[in-house]
Amino acid sequence: MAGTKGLEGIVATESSISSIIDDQLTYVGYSIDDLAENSSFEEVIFLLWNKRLPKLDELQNFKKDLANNMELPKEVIDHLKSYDLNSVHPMAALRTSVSMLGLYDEEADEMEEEANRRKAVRLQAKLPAVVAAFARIRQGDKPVSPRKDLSFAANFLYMLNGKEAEDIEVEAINKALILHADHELNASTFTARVCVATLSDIYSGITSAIGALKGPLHGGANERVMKMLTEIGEPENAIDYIEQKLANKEKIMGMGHRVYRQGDPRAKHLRKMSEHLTHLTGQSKWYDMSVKIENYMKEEKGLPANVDFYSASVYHSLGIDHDLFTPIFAVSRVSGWLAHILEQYENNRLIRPRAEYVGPKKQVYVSVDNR
Ligand SMILES: CC(=O)SCCNC(=O)CCNC(=O)[C@H](O)C(C)(C)COP(=O)(O)OP(=O)(O)OC[C@H]1O[C@@H](n2cnc3c(N)ncnc32)[C@H](O)[C@@H]1OP(=O)(O)O
Ligand SMILES: O=C([O-])CC(=O)C(=O)O
Repeated sequence: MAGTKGLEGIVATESSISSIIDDQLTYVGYSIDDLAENSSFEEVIFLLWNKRLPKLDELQNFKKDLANNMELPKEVIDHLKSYDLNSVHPMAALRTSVSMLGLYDEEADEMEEEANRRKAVRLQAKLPAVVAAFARIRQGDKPVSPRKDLSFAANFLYMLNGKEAEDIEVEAINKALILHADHELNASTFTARVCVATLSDIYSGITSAIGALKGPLHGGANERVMKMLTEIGEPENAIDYIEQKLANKEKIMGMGHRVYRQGDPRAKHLRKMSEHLTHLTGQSKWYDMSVKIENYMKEEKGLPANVDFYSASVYHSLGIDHDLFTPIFAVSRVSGWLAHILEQYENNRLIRPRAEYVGPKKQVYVSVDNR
């Protein structure tokens, strides 16, 4: 029984949600490029959960359904207020809040498909509200209730900033949410599927997925990209900094990918957004620095930028706190996790691989007094 470290190349399930073939990403067969340019995040969620695009009335109803379910239980807000706000990372707050939301959902342990779909709407709707409420509470502001007339992306920015966002900001967040929505069997999605394949509930699945996304080798990389750019400071310092990191055998955040070899098809959209938004806000040095790093890593190491690389300068140019970057990833990716959880329940079998035992064998037990 030979092991494959990190399960590289192992096909662990069938799925008809998203695919990566020849470095191209599709959601239910629709190119990510078309969706990023033309769609809304709500339409993409509907697509992932129903495996078809909505008709106009279905989309309108779905949008309403999401907006109607964004309000948080008072207990969750009170709980957020009780944290040590200087030390708690918003991903930890989100993980705990999602678990807590399960306590206030009467259908939490209901396993019928319709109940799971209702919970999916509630979870999708409430994640942005948790992220925004946490961000506001820690800066001493009151959480802002969602508005029923705003799109998902606009509502998130409204709840975060306490005022209506500019169109260009809404467009940027809408596109970023679309680009992060699903990605085949990435680590957090696999985590969610493993969890619910025990027939555990949907809140447990999403809570565990948030834990997996938080790590720096996965979604947590976007916050670290901005930390790196900040340390570099100016574009002319970029190459020396990167060479030093590589000489110390440190990884460059936002670079490389387990599946993509030529490049991540989402990065070009984020690169374009970064160029546009950083120029518009007079912060083009973040874009210039990022391009230098990307080119160097591609030429010298054969490692292309991944989705986390340019999302950092995009969110920074929108004035978003750096530790909210990964929570925003979760606000998007919860749509994919939920799609995969629904698909897993539909045709479930416990996920339980084997480990190749490499430890000592045939040991003789000696009682504690004689060791
Ligand atoms: C949304 C997402 O999750 S996208 C990924 C976000 N994560 C990051 O950006 C973190 C930085 N990147 C990485 O750590 C990796 O590229 C991963 C985790 C994304 C993929 O990793 P794996 O497929 O497991 O590749 P692995 O880590 O084994 O690396 C293979 C080789 O490339 C090198 N390498 C891979 N990524 C990087 C990097 N970002 N910087 C420097 N070297 C790298 C490794 O050091 C290793 O070199 P070696 O063979 O000489 O030891
Ligand atoms: O697929 C992966 O391994 C990581 C990734 O890019 C994602 O989750 O979007």
